[in-house]
Amino acid sequence: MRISVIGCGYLGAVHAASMAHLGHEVVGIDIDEAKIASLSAGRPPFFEPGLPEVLESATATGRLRFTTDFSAAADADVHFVAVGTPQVADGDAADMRFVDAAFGALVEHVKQGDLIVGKSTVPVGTAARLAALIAERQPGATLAWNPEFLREGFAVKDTISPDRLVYGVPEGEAGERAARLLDEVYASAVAAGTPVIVTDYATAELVKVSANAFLATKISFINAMAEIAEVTGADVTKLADAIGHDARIGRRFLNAGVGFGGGCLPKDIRAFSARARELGRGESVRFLEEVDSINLRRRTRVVELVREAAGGLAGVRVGVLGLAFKPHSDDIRDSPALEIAMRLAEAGAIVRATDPEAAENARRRAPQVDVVDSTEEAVRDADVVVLITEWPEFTGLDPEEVGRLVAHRTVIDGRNALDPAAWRVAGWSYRGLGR
Ligand SMILES: NC(=O)C1=CN([C@@H]2O[C@H](COP(=O)(O)OP(=O)(O)OC[C@H]3O[C@@H](n4cnc5c(N)ncnc54)[C@H](O)[C@@H]3O)[C@@H](O)[C@H]2O)C=CC1
Ligand SMILES: O=C(O)[C@H]1O[C@H](OP(=O)(O)OP(=O)(O)OC[C@H]2O[C@@H](n3ccc(=O)[nH]c3=O)[C@H](O)[C@@H]2O)[C@H](O)[C@@H](O)[C@@H]1O
Repeated sequence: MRISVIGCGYLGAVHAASMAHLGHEVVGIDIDEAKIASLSAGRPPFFEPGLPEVLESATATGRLRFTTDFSAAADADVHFVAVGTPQVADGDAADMRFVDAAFGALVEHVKQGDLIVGKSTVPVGTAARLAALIAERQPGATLAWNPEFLREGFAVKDTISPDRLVYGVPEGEAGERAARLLDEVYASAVAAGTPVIVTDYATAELVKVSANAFLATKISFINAMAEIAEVTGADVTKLADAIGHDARIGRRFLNAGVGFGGGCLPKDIRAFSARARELGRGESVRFLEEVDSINLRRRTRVVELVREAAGGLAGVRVGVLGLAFKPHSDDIRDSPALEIAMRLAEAGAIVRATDPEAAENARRRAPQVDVVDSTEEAVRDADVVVLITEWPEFTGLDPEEVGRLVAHRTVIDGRNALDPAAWRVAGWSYRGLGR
């Protein structure tokens, strides 16, 4: 099929390359010239495992190209919109300027019979509003909403082999045709038996935000238990193992630590709350405000643990391991690690931080943090070592070797990812979160 993908960020670039990999003819369109130049040269503008390979192989087939010229969309029949929906600067809501601009520009180039597919995570009601715009400007085109559930770090795999597909479509003939076209786009996943849920716009939009709200709630639930464990001497990781054996609960997403960050979970629960308030249903999701507070308190807790361990922060040397919001990503959007590093530096600590992939992004965003290129440099002469992003490079460190580099053997494990016994045997004072 001939596909256009509008917005080539973490979601769109992976979607465009993966669709071309699956045999479609794809043009990726973005307003960011540097990003398009990089993608056109076969270089991913961000770190994502597996993306360089699909980008290279798909580009070599001639089926994948990138441009800033929206008129290139005219050659495609199915158009995915994957632009950003960040939090507005002065509130909780999603900033819809990028979606509105992208739809406004795209609709000029779509023709009779085309299918426009929203992928961005949007407040419920957006698709109905945009469908009205399309009906006015190009009545022969149809809108579908097809939310995306990929995880950064596994984005290519999740795109090629999703665990479910959700199509929000209009009623009647147009909706049936839209679902058939999407089945063709995702033919390999459909043939592999991937569950397909065909529904209305509002349900499709809500599936996406409620999935992220549930995941965020699960993480904050275990972090709330960590807070109780901290005052009772209980061990939250053992607790998570024990409740996780109940298949109704499950162990996944019960890792207590500094909590969730990234370009999605935090802003999505806030945007959901804002939209629920607009709909007069604020109380239905008021618990998400608590989920957010629990999550943010964990960042403060790590700063306090460093202060306690070192007897203050001014002049204390802190080696911070990790800057990305999670391992296998260079994404520092709302990263707990970067925020903690910045707060420690602002409180007068001498912070040296490192990350295998996010160092460059962190340097640009937080010049007040001394971002270094190796673990050795980060921990050398440190009074306290803080692990915040559980990259294998960090969790696999030998406590004896690291111990020879630091000034004091004090470690704070912000992800409960180290083996406390091994570090204690090597003479470290070990503190986890909730254990
Ligand atoms: N990153 C992820 O793992 C996932 C993201 N999402 C959702 O997908 C959407 C995009 O997220 P990301 O890719 O992470 O954001 P991003 O910020 O990495 O990418 C957004 C891209 O859209 C481009 N853009 C902005 N305005 C444009 C316009 N008018 N025309 C063309 N391009 C334009 C930007 O230049 C940027 O390259 C968001 O709604 C997000 O919530 C959903 C699932 C997973
Ligand atoms: O809408 C999105 O953009 C995506 O958001 C999340 O994906 P992602 O943000 O890539 O990362 P996750 O693996 O979900 O982790 C999110 C955050 O939660 C934290 N986390 C995760 C699991 C856990 O047990 N504990 C925990 O603190 C991670 O460290 C990370 O900061 C969802 O998992 C995806 O399904 C969704 O598509």
